[in-house]
Amino acid sequence: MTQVTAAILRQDEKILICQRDNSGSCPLLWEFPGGKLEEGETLAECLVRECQEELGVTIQVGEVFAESRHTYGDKEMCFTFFEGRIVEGELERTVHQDIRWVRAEDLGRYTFCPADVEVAERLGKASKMVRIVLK
Ligand SMILES: Nc1nc2c([nH]c(=O)n2[C@H]2C[C@H](O)[C@@H](COP(=O)(O)OP(=O)(O)OP(=O)(O)O)O2)c(=O)[nH]1
Repeated sequence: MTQVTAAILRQDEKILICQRDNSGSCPLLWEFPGGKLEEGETLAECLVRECQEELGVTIQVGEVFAESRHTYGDKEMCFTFFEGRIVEGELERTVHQDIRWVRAEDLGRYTFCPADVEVAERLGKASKMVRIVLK
């Protein structure tokens, strides 16, 4: 089974989302930065490497936010979403069509890869709950 890691990078109450390019799987859909696990690395190492490659930044990997499984075509994929934050570097767009910082409650405006839909919904709901509690 293919293992994929993805990062929920937060900054100033926003979350970084990335639009895949129009080739490969999930063309033009939005995702959280990350990618496929390579042999010999841990999930956290994979995520640090992918963020460096795709965004030119070093991240600190935090807690697991969610895990999910999804079958794309005939490939079963296992996703681990981690909390994270950028600790070094300036964001650059190298492989994505677009990258954006978005408020959690606005994630619903974007069409995510199927494996991310529930995670994006959960992030949106959590931000609304925080607002209700703070009122
Ligand atoms: N990085 C990332 N990939 C995701 C997310 N959600 C989701 O379904 N995916 C899928 C898209 C890809 O099929 C796979 C990640 O592959 P990748 O980003 O390392 O590599 P890739 O473009 O070469 O993938 P592929 O087209 O060969 O499948 O997981 C997500 O939030 N982040």
